[in-house]
Amino acid sequence: MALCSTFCPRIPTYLRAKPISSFPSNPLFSLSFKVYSSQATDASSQDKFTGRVGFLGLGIMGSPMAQNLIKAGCDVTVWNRTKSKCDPLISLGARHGSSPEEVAANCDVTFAMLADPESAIDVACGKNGAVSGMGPGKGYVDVSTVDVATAKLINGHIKETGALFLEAPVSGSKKPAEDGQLIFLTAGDRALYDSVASLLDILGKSRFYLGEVGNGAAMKLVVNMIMGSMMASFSEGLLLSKKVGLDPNVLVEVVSQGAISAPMYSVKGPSMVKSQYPTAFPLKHQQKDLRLALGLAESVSQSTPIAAAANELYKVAKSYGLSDDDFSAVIEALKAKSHNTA
Ligand SMILES: NC(=O)C1=CN([C@@H]2O[C@H](COP(=O)(O)OP(=O)(O)OC[C@H]3O[C@@H](n4cnc5c(N)ncnc54)[C@H](OP(=O)(O)O)[C@@H]3O)[C@@H](O)[C@H]2O)C=CC1
Ligand SMILES: O=CCCC(=O)O
Repeated sequence: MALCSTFCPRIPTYLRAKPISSFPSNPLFSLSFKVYSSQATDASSQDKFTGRVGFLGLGIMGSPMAQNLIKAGCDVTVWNRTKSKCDPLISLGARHGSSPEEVAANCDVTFAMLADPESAIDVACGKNGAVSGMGPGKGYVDVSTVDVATAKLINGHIKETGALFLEAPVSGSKKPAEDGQLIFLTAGDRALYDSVASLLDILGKSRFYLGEVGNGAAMKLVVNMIMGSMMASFSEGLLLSKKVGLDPNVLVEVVSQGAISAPMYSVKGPSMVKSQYPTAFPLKHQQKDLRLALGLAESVSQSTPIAAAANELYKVAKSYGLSDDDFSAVIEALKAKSHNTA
């Protein structure tokens, strides 16, 4: 069994709670597991996770995340629908599983980073899905961005096997994934959260434990709803500034120095001015998140007219064939004239 050699002591000692119990009988968790009595979001990652780690879904996010686990010395087994995406990770030392079921059966904890609710459900609960390989003493950590109902459905299937479940969608994009700087929005089995804390700290810079399953998905959707609206509004500003004779590059600079400054504007603004959209966060996923956020809002009768308008823009951008471009390509939906005449 490999040992994860990276320990990130990011939690000050005074914030660490005293353990009150340990994981039932599974030796793989016996070294690394603590349950905390408080609702504090931080658990110690001092105890390294020493079990085998599965990783399902090697897209823009999953590949660098799996890579960071391998580089940290973890014993990682990967699976991806398109097998060729496994090859670079196998070269780095990963094992390959022929199905999600096989990965889950051979690993102690399995992470999943899938595109959307449909693929997350299929990979977990479908034929040869991860659920078939789960059982007592194992854990499933779904880091995909899905809706509350999907998180609860997968949780239910995993729990029926006797395994533990944690939803852990992430804030942060391709570069933070590469740099191990993601923000985890977790909810579900606290025991699993605590046992994988050292893994989350390899992959991310912070983690929030939000309680019952569904809260992670809800938090993630609210964050991405805000982000999608911000990007749509920024796009309008860039185009308006240009039309009234201003230099949009100067607008980016002005925005970066004021109260509405955001890394997103500074990072993506200059490329947007040049009509370039190198993909970090695919536009199709941003539109999916807005759609799911609108569903969340509807479920509690919360009015979200700005997000609804933004969602329409992303739908237009998708209809222009921009699904796989970065979500900043939403600006193209506001350049309707050139597209209508194409
Ligand atoms: N990119 C980003 O900045 C961020 C993305 N996210 C979220 O993370 C998740 C993954 O995003 P990202 O890596 O960018 O997406 P990608 O589109 O790059 O990767 C999607 C992954 O899902 C797999 N997949 C899609 N459909 C199916 C299916 N039906 N069955 C099995 N596997 C499937 C793909 O497999 P294959 O390779 O075979 O197509 C691929 O591994 C999404 O939920 C996204 O919203 C969260 C934070 C940031
Ligand atoms: O879901 C994608 C989030 C992208 C980001 O947080 O930068």
